[in-house]
Amino acid sequence: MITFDGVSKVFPDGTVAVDDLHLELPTGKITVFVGPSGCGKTTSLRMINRMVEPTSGEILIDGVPVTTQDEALLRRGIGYVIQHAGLFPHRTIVENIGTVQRLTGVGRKAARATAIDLLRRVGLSESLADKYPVQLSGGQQQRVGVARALAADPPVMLMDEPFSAVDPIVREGLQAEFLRLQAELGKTIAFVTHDIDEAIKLGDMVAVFREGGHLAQFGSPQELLEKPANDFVADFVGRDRGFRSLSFDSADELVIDSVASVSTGGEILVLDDAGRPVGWAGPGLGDTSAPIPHGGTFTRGDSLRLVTDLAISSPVGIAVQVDVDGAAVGVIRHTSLVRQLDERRRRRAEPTA
Ligand SMILES: Nc1ncnc2c1ncn2[C@@H]1O[C@H](COP(=O)(O)OP(=O)(O)OP(=O)(O)O)[C@@H](O)[C@H]1O
Repeated sequence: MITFDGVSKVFPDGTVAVDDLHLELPTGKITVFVGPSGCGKTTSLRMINRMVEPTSGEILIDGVPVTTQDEALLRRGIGYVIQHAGLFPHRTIVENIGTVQRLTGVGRKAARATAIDLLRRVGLSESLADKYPVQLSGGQQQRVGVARALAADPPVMLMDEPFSAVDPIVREGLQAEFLRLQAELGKTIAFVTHDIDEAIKLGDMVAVFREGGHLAQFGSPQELLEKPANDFVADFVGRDRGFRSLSFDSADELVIDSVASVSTGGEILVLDDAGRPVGWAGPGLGDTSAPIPHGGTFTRGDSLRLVTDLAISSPVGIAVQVDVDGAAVGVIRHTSLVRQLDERRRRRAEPTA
């Protein structure tokens, strides 16, 4: 666990970058620092590995104040990934990845073997091993940056806007890869971004900062969406937060109707020989010879957000549930869904005994 115990940073010119920060970053989880530009995210991150020293307060890693540790040793135990990857241009990819290992006395061969294994883990081909950074795309360089930070197998990683310099499609790939890797490695990660969607997607916990280095809220992504602590957070998490919060709950609790029940509304769910939905037909759907595509189905474990989206975008307002083989097993009308979401909201609002 990384603890910020009343940490403040005032720069010599009087700028208060971080103001009395109290925060606990859980071990093995991703904690995202998010907020508008200049609110102290990077300064907070850099105080963990002592690139910036606090003016007051203390940062502890597993109960040990970072100030009691040798700076160089401390940094070797903390992976650091920055925007634009920051690779050494005159070193090859394997040399870049092996930098810290070589510093700690690991031999060239062993460092190379680790580097090649890490290349694969971050989704890159071994054929890039002996190339130079300039020969790689921005997204590939970011992956190498992540591999380099992981090479010494540090328990803690600091990541400062690592994916913000690449285009949105590449970023999505990097985020997915990062989550997959973290599920495997379970590092304690502090991750800075100014993008609230990235924070909600990647964070187990999210610290929302506001101007003047104040902490506006610390909570899970779902808490931020469902219960923003104040107008600043509500505004910052943005619109659709009610809808977005549905992605954190599974639809398994919903009461689903039988497939046969759809015909009571006049629609027909057309199935193929294996019972898989093909589309919709019925009097209200125009004079088409072919069924209208259903636009997607859901299955056990899918989110309330997906089911809601399917129901409201369906040509007949009905979301179809399928089993693992794709055969239709039930349906839910958007009217029933709205009623059930309302009941859920009431249940949640009730004080717990
Ligand atoms: N070395 C410094 N000297 C003086 N002021 C600084 C220094 N470094 C940062 N600051 C100021 O401290 C405040 C917080 O900066 P910081 O970089 O931590 O913010 P940030 O939230 O990470 O911003 P961004 O998202 O733009 O990177 C800003 O007002 C910044 O101008």
